[in-house]
Amino acid sequence: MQLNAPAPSLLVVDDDPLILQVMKLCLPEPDYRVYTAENAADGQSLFAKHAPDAVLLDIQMARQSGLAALQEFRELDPRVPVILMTGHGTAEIAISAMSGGAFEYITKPFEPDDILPLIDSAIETSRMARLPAVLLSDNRVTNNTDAAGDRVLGQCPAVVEVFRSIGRVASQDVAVLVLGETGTGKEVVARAIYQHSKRHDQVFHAINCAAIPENLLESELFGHEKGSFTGADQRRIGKFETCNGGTLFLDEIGDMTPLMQSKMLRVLQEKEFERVGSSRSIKTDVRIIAATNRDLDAAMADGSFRSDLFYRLNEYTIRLPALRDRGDDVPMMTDYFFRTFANQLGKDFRSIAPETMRRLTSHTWPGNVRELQGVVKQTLLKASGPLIVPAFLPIGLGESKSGVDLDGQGRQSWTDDLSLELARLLESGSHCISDEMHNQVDRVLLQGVLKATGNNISEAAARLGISRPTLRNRIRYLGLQS
Ligand SMILES: Nc1ncnc2c1ncn2[C@@H]1O[C@H](COP(=O)(O)OP(=O)(O)OP(=O)(O)O)[C@@H](O)[C@H]1O
Repeated sequence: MQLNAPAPSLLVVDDDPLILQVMKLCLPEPDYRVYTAENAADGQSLFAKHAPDAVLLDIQMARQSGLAALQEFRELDPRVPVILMTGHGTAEIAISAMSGGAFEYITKPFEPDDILPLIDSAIETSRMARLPAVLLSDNRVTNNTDAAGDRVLGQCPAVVEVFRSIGRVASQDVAVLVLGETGTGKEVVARAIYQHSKRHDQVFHAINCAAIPENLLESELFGHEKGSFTGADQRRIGKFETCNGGTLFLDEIGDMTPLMQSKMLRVLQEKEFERVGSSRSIKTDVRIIAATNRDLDAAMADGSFRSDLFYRLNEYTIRLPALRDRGDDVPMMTDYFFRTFANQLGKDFRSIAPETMRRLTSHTWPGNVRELQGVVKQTLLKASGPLIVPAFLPIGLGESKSGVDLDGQGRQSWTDDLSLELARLLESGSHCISDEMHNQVDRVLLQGVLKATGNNISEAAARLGISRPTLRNRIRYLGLQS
């Protein structure tokens, strides 16, 4: 969620006025801004003037070749994704142009439903590369809510250490692994690393490895040759080729299948790969930033994640603390989000009542910063005055448990607590509910048994019925003191 971003913008360059008109209709204001040009020279002036998020470019125009125009756009700013439009006869040219840095190509005629997801993905990619992720660890954060870019806030020692790590590692051309629960800011950290790196003026692409089935992910990353499998009716250039010289952010790397893990290992080791259906090796120079909310120690212990790949990805690790472990950052961020969203929503906001803040700080935030942002928005929408009182909060948030169902003997059923937690996770939009719930249960379980056994790892492992290495891994992963 980008807090202060203007409407996404697209530059369309085509000598067919009908296409320009259709794109304006498909991407209406105020949700989008569409600039149109009937030739490459006008396109370049608009590009320089408006710095659009993405470009849609016809490669066969009467007065100038779209390929020459592609080259000129890439020289002006290689971070801006360019989607090529091509006729059937020229598809091969467009495909070749992808290894020269085009983002995607589409064959005319196309339906709006075919092109709109492509445009949104290009805009998203462009914003990740260009919208600054500004690291702020001092009080300026609460005063300045309207500067462009994402403010990445944090004053607690663990987050300040994350900021230092970003500073240390950004300019070194090493692979970075970013670990943390869902919503802790892994993507913003990846963007900050890229933006402070030597490759900041080169391509940045992001892929969510969990969102794409294995065979599509393989094509997406490595490309394929025409006819290499049913449905492969054109050659495809993968991200390891289009991102050459740039940075690739692989989100949810912990969800990669064994086949994809072995292919990733090879490209990281050898810096070369083959397109699916080809035996020709292609050299590539891509910096990898990977992220996951999975417990990779446990995944390696149970054999579902390759340890050799882990060590390749993990030339440097950044662990993001859960929001509930960030102490006074919670009230500071809450205040910042209230000010920012109130501005955006045109709501009158003056202050947060002490009981409201108490509830917010006692909540465990399984969805972390993303959940906090959601709660603040919901609260503002419900608020009927400038003072934020507890009644405006989502039902049940941070309330003391004494009001909830008791089991008739003065005790609340622990499964009720689990159900409440589950409801919150569902509401937070989390996509790793199982991990989140297990982590929370493990925290209670491990801390309790360690306390009862005087922190004796062998005895605690025996009582829990798990091996010592597994217990040590879990303690480390959950950040518990043993
Ligand atoms: N320290 C921070 N200060 C301000 N905003 C933050 C901070 N960390 C994260 N955010 C915001 O929280 C939201 C979630 O962050 P992000 O998408 O980076 O999390 P994530 O860990 O990648 O989540 P997931 O695991 O679900 O992909 C974004 O809107 C981001 O801008």
